[in-house]
Amino acid sequence: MRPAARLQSAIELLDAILVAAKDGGASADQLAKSFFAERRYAGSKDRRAVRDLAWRAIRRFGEPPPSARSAFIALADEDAEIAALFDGSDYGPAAIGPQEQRAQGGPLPAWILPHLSILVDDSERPALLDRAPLDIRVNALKATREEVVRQLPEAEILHQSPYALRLPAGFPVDNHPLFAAGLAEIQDLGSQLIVDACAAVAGMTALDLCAGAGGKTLALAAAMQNKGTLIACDTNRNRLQKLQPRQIRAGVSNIQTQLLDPGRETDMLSKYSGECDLVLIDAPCSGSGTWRRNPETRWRLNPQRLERVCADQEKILNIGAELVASGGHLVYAVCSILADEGRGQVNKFLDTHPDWRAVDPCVVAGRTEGAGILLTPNHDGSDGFFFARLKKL
Ligand SMILES: C[S@@+](CC[C@H](N)C(=O)[O-])C[C@H]1O[C@@H](n2cnc3c(N)ncnc32)[C@H](O)[C@@H]1O
Repeated sequence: MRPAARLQSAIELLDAILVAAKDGGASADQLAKSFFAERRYAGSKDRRAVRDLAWRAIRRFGEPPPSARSAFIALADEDAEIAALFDGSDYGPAAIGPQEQRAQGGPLPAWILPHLSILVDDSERPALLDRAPLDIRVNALKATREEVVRQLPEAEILHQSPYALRLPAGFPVDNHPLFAAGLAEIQDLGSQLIVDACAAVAGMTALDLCAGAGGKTLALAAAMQNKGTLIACDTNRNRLQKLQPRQIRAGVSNIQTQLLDPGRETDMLSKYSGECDLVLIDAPCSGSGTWRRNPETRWRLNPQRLERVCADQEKILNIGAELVASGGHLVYAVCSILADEGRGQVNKFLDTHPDWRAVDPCVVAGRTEGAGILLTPNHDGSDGFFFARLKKL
């Protein structure tokens, strides 16, 4: 494909991404996959170029542009190489007209700025949309970090967390024997630090209330050396089902899964009420801490959705708190850099629950934010997370 044709394809792909973001359709990654599946003539270099162009436009505009063409025309104003591709040639985009609309605004949605944590100042913002590295967690049930490093010499040891390694971006982990054999899992440093804050130990009763596909559950099982009771719950059947093959591969044997009906969580978990030494709540959230991985999710977020997500978090936090035994702990986490979902949520909980205290999560990363810790891509090299370790007195 000629460069102008690649730009025209990127415009078409971005239009599909815009429609899906508006209608709650497929993710940008999924759309890119089906887009290229329908265009077999595009070679691997073409695909990479088209995708890079589309993602450049997604990263550039925090709010959905009026159209893909308006986004690329605005980019053309900033970059002569892109401007030159609007040449009106066959398969390329039409030349830019004198009055054509330009997308406006910066890389972060304007409405979200007052919601950002106070620690996320101007200097922090570019890293929110940088390319994310590839972090892995060594599965302590099957290997030591040193053994894995011997097999992956390109891995960098991340000293903030005991099993964390960083691989060069794009490192081919799919089908790599280490991963197929369950010696390591892909997991961002921030997620590993949240599990460290849980301070899970062998023999305890722990419950992962929002387990999803079990990324953190598996890390908890390893910290518990496969001993004790570990309950993985979620309201999403598809996600929870993915845990089964993962735990077999990881050699984990102490996880029980429980699918929850939304609205009936407390009833369904009544047998664990006041019984758990540890409850982890990796709550559903805006995902603003993972914009660098999924930048188009900025276009799916709006003030009403943020409000709904915060209401869910408050509800789930109260459900989880009921399950903790006296003297036990709850770790609340969100992959978000918004104060409403992190500091604000925990402050509200502590104000209304006098029998709870925030305690030091004892991790060597992040910065104190209210009663918890904030991790950011710029400061910590991880995804953005807020987490707090709370103790029931
Ligand atoms: C941030 S994700 C969890 C990610 C997972 N812990 C991991 O490490 O991969 C949040 C999860 O909360 C689940 N969820 C939403 N509402 C819930 C509820 N009321 N009770 C339990 N889980 C819920 C969602 O289905 C989603 O899987």
